[in-house]
Amino acid sequence: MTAREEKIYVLYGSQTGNSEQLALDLCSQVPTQLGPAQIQQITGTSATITVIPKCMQLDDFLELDRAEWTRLVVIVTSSYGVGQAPLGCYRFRELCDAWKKEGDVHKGTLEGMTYALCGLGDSKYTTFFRNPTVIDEALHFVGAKRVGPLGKADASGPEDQTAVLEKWLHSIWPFLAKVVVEPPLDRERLQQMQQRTVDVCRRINPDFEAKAPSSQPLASNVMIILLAVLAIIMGYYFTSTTK
Ligand SMILES: Cc1cc2nc3c(=O)[nH]c(=O)nc-3n(C[C@H](O)[C@H](O)[C@H](O)COP(=O)(O)O)c2cc1C
Repeated sequence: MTAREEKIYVLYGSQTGNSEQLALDLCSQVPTQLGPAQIQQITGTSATITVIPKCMQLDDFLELDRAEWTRLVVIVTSSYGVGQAPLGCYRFRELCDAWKKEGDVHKGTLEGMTYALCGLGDSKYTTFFRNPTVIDEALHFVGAKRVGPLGKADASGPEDQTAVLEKWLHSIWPFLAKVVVEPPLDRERLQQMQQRTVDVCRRINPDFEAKAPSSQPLASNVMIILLAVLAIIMGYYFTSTTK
């Protein structure tokens, strides 16, 4: 029987907190809804797979340079303004617009990636559901595969928006379970996807700065060594002057 961990990103863009709340709820329910036992029950696998979710804004995810991407992401986002992106989704939306506008050159960029998507909106607006629609179309265009139903939570719909979100959340677990039991994706392939994506972000956004978390431990290690050397020098200085 094999045991392994599967990291997934749960990414959101949210102006007033509704999408963010769903993303947080999803993450907090992973241990009980997508734990090793549930995955075994849903899929019949004998493997012990522990899913580790990480919740963050869509734009922060793009800026995570050299952090390992995952082959499965869950996206929750609303529309704001006039069919525009909400907070935390601006860069991601620009990226999706560029993928669609520039066309064939981007085909296959995210081949091998799987996503689940829940969108929020309000049908009072003529631009109802615009942002989630653009994201869904763009991801499909660059080769990512959506699993599960496209969540569509309408603030002015016949059903309460929160109830729609809960239903979507309840429905998504088997789809996620089926993805995590598939053989893990090649690490090199994930790095390729990330590189091609970040390259586009840099080109369309001159101020785009991919953060480099892998360099932070190095920087802090250097700082610790410098402080230690300084402490030794000062210790030596004080002991020699007090003699
Ligand atoms: C100023 C404003 C503009 C909005 N624009 C749109 C829109 O263009 N299309 C749409 O479907 N919903 C629109 N909405 C509705 C929001 O998407 C909806 O309230 C959603 O639940 C907000 O989720 P969030 O808190 O995650 O941003 C708008 C809401 C506000 C207050």
